[in-house]
Amino acid sequence: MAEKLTEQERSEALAELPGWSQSSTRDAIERTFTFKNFNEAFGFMTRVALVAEKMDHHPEWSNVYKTVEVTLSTHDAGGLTELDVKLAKAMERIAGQIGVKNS
Ligand SMILES: C[C@H](O)[C@H](O)[C@H]1CNC2=NC(N)=NC(=O)C2=N1
Repeated sequence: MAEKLTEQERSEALAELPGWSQSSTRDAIERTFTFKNFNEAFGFMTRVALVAEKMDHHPEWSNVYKTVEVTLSTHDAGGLTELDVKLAKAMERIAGQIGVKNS
């Protein structure tokens, strides 16, 4: 099972993930993605869903129109692990291909 990241590993990971921040309430990271329209937001979620299922690691997220709010945490470990960092990087790659707006 994936181990929780140390304080040092967490800050190194966040340094590589612009736009992501530490949750103020839990051991988790968060980001809001803003797209051009609903179609792109939902396309992002669809592509991420395929990656998440393959990883067997799933995001907590919600969608309103063109925004997708994401929280990543490893439930089995009770906090942030390398799986969350890996999924966050996959989300960045996919959002970049779709054309996420900077937020
Ligand atoms: C049985 C299955 O492997 C686990 O329940 C997986 C599924 N997806 C998961 N997703 C997340 N975010 N955290 C987990 O601990 C987790 N565990």
